[in-house]
Amino acid sequence: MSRISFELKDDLEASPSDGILTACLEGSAASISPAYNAWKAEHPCPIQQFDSLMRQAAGKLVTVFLDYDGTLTPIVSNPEAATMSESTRGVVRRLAELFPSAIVSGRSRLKVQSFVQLAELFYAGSHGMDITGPAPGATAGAATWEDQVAFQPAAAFQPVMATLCEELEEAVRPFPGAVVENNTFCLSVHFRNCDAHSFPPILGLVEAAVASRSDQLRMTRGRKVLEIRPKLEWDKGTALIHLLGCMELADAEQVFALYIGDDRTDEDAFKVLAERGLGCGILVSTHAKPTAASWSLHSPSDVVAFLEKLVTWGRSGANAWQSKRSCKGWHIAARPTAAAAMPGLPPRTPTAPTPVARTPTQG
Ligand SMILES: O=P(O)(O)OC[C@H]1O[C@H](O[C@H]2O[C@H](CO)[C@@H](O)[C@H](O)[C@H]2O)[C@H](O)[C@@H](O)[C@@H]1O
Repeated sequence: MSRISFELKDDLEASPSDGILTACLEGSAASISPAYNAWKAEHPCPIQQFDSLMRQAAGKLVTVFLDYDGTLTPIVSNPEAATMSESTRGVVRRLAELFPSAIVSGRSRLKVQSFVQLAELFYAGSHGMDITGPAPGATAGAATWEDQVAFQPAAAFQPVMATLCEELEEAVRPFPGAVVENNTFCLSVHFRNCDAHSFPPILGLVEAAVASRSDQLRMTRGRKVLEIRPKLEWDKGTALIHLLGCMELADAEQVFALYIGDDRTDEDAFKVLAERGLGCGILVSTHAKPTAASWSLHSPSDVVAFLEKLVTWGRSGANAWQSKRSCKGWHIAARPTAAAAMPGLPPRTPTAPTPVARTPTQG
C-alpha cells in the first residue's frame, strides 16, 4: 500500500454520522457491516453494557482519563478551532466532582487547559510530558489555576522544539495547508488541509529533521498529523501511571481506571491499563481497527452520553467507597507512589511540586 493511500485509509474518522449519537445506540448505515459488527462484538459499547462495565469497578475507586481531540471534541480542520462545548464542559465538571479525572493530550498543556477551562482537573499535556494537578490543600470544588503544580520529565527538550518549530515552519511554507503546532515539549506537523500529493514531501521533511537529531528525537503519527517527540520512554501510558501515583491510587486492588481516547497515541494508555489490571480502555472510533481497548464508542457525542451515565451512577451512591473519598477532593501527591517503580522512566526529579504557568484565559 502506498503512503498516500495509507494516510487516506488511516483517516476514516470523518464519518457523515460523526457528532450524532448513532452507531453505539442504534447502528448507522456507515457502520453496519459484518466486519464492523464482529469488531463491535469484541469491543462493545459501554453505554449499552454499562452495568457489565461497572461490575468490574465494584468496591474500587473509579478514575477517569480523557484524551482531548477526537474524544471530547470532534475533529475539525483548524486545530485552533477545536474548542470544547459548554455541555461537554458541564459533564466533565460534574464528573470531576465525583471521580479523580484527568485530561491527557498531545497538545501543549496550556492550550488544552485554555480549551477545557476547569482548574480542578489533572492535566497531562505534550503527550503526558507536562503533568499538573491541584496542589495539596487546594479546596475541592473551588480550585484555581494557581493551585496547579507540575511534573515535566521532558523540560530539557523545550529549546530544541522551539528551534525545530521555526525550521519546520519555514520548510513547509511551500505546501499550502501545512501547519506546524508548537506543543511545548513536542511538535505537530498537520497535513489535513494539504493536497494529497504534498504528503510524501512533508513526511520527508519531518523524517529528515528527526534524523538530523536522532539521538534526541523520534516521530510518531496521529490523525493527519506527524508528531515529533523527545526520545524518552515516556508516553500517555507512563503518564497515566504517573498520574495514578500523583493521585495516590497506584494499587490495582483499589482503583478502576477508565481511559477514553481515539488515536494511536492513546493505545499506550490502553495497553498499560490492560497489562497491569488497573482498568480498561474505551476507543472512540467510527470503524473497526486493531486496539488494546476493550470497549468502544462511536463519536465524541457518545463520549458525552457515556460520561453523563457515569455521573448518574456516581451520584446514585452505587459505589459507597467512592462517595466517602470524593468529598476530600483530589490533589497531586508530593511523592507520587507509582512512577518511581516503573522501568525505563527518567529519574523522578521533583520531590516537591513545582508551580506552573497559568492558563492564557485566566487573565
Ligand atoms: O492527544 P490529543 O488530545 O488527541 O491530541 C492529538 C493531536 O490533536 C490535535 O490534532 C488533531 O485534531 C485537530 C483538531 O480537530 C485536527 O485538525 C488534526 O488533524 C488532528 O490531528 C492537535 O492539533 C495536535 O497537536 C495533537 O497532537
